[in-house]
Amino acid sequence: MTARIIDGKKLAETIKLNLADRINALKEKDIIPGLTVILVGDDPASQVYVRNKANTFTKLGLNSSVEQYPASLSEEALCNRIRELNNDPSVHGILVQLPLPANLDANKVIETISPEKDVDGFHISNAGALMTGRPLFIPCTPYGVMKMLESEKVELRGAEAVVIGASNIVGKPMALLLQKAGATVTICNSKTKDLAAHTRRADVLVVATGRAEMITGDMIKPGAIVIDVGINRGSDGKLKGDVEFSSAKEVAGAITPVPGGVGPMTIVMLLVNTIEAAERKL
Ligand SMILES: Nc1nc(=O)c2c([nH]1)NC[C@@H]1CN(c3ccc(C(=O)N[C@@H](CCC(=O)O)C(=O)O)cc3)C=[N+]21
Repeated sequence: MTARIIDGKKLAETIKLNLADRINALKEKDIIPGLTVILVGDDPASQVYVRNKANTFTKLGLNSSVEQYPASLSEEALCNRIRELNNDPSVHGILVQLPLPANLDANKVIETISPEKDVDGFHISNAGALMTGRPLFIPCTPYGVMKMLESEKVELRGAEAVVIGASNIVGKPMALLLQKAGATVTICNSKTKDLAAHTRRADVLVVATGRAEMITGDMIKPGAIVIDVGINRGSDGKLKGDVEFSSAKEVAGAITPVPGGVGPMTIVMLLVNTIEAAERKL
């Protein structure tokens, strides 16, 4: 049997349609949700994501501006610009594209963003709020994954969930959300001994390692839900997930593709968070 494909692109479109009422209600009060994206340096992959985000926002009638700075920008100048945006009432969300050039302290930069405008949910105060069960903004990628699991009606209570990757932006918040939904969660990392022993127990497997096709079908429990957060661009320019799709789809019960899986969901949850930020100002 071959796995059901979880179509993130389609689900993202459905969620966008359902946001129209909220956007219109804001417009009636003369509020247009606005996001400012800051891009430092000229990483071409980052430029593609930034452009995708901006297009999605403008298509829905939201404001989106992209500020691009050279890699030589000082931390001081960047933080001063963020402070100006913190004080600009037309800006509801501020996103600083990561990774930043090595000379900039990403933690310091993110902590300069007002938590009320931190639509990525990366600020230390928002990370703490999520951890203690009072989230202000849920990080977009794990938030999007939860929406996918919801749309698939995956029973998380009592499920064995395994998250591979323990980053602050995906793995850790993902584990918290799964745990809150009632799953028993294991977080694996690059030092985990016998990774396959863990993955084979997973009813829900979320892979966020940044290592192309490292999870193969033989590591998956038959019928498991497999969520592939990886976006690795091969030398041929093609996108690959962290999961080897061809072998995994023969074993899994349902699986997200790359592209067309988690990526489009991440962008739509950024929309959701920005709209929410604007609604809170009402
Ligand atoms: N502060 C910050 N917040 C982020 O959310 C953030 C970031 N920095 N840095 C980079 C990563 C990466 N990321 C993606 C979002 C959507 C797609 C996406 O839509 N991908 C499409 C394909 C796009 C393509 O073809 O290149 C897909 O998977 O179908 C990919 C990657 C957000 N990130």
